[in-house]
Amino acid sequence: MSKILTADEVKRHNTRKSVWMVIRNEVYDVTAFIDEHPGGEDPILEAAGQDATIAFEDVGHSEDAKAMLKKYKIGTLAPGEGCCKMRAQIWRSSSPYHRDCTECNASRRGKPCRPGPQPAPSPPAESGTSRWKYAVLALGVAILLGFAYKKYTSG
Ligand code: HEM
Repeated sequence: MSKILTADEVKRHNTRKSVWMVIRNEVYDVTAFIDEHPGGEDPILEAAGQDATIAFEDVGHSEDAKAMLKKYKIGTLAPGEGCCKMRAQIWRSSSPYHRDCTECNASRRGKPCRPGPQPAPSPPAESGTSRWKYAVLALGVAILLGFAYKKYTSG
């Protein structure tokens, strides 16, 4: 079954014992493919635990090679875990695979991939119970003030 995975989980699988890689936001476990790769084991081991999108596409893999990916797919990166967290490399403006990155500011093309400004987290919506708490507190204060005023005016 396909899982939603984080960049940190992928990065941990970076040795011959277990090789995961990301290609276009999909995560592949290619451990069993190390010895079968027609391009040799080196390119696979070099991409272990990393985003191999550019490496994979730059080689000009055949349609057959692309179809093989299905067999090794184990999951998809969670939203926000792709571009900025996986790709430490420099963006290539000529690469079509980074053009649709929604996590980086497009103007950063050609510069190291870094997260763009994040929207400020919205405060948690006030729950009904906490509104009641304030109302009861205000009522208590009003009653106390009332008593204090009465005592003060009655001498
Ligand atoms: C799961 C991932 C991968 C699969 C399924 C895969 C599959 C294949 C296949 C089937 C070929 C034979 C040629 C072809 O049909 O295109 C091949 C060749 C090759 N692959 Fe991969 N590959 C993968 C990942 C990578 C990565 C990450 C690199 C990194 C650079 C790489 C580099 C190469 C190279 C250099 C060749 C030899 C190309 C040639 O002799 O012309 N592969 N691969």
